[in-house]
Amino acid sequence: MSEPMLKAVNLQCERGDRILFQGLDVSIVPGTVTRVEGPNGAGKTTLLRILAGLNDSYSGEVLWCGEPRAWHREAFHRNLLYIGHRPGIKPLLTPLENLRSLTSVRRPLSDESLCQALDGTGLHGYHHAQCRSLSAGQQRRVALARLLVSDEPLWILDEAFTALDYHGVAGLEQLLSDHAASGGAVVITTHHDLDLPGMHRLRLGAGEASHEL
Ligand SMILES: Nc1ncnc2c1ncn2[C@@H]1O[C@H](COP(=O)(O)OP(=O)(O)OP(=O)(O)O)[C@@H](O)[C@H]1O
Repeated sequence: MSEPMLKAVNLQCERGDRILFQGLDVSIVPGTVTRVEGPNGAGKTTLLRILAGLNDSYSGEVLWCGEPRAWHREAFHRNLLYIGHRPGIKPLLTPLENLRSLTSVRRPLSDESLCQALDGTGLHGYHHAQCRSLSAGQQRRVALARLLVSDEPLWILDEAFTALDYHGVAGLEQLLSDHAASGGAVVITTHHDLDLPGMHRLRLGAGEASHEL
């Protein structure tokens, strides 16, 4: 098996007077999809943000390619695509403008490539519409178009399936599988019933699930 690209050792995180997790070890290996599972409030988003280097309210060690991530912060962020649970789309911009602005900091791409990515997420005919006029699922697709132009090996995706229809779900599942098959790694949370062949599972808050609503 390959060496982990991202590893967390003995992670602990508290929120208020509640320990979300402790003694948690995470190993993210190339070629894998890891689903972080748990009930609402278990700490999935918190863990993903810690793994993505966006939250430093934790104790424990995070390693990138076997060395402390703090030594390689720039390389780590260059190799990471993080998409949070909100689509992060600017409502007054079009899908093309949003995708251009989301990708240009790292790697300017031609409009032709960006339009192909939007088409690949089913947004053909919507490239120039203001995003505020798009549905929730279409806005999610704008955010997910980043995956189609990504050259980052590590994807950390929080609730990426939210608002997607049947075909959107199938398309995203295929993208995740293809990314892993080509040597990338995915860490994902979802309340959708994701069950890819060989998928790793990491359960948080076991036994704390509340089914009351
Ligand atoms: N910035 C914060 N300050 C204080 N507490 C927080 C903060 N962010 C999250 N929490 C708390 O941490 C706990 C875990 O939140 P988190 O968003 O990680 O859960 P989750 O497993 O992703 O939940 P969900 O399935 O509902 O998205 C919650 O009880 C939440 O109230």
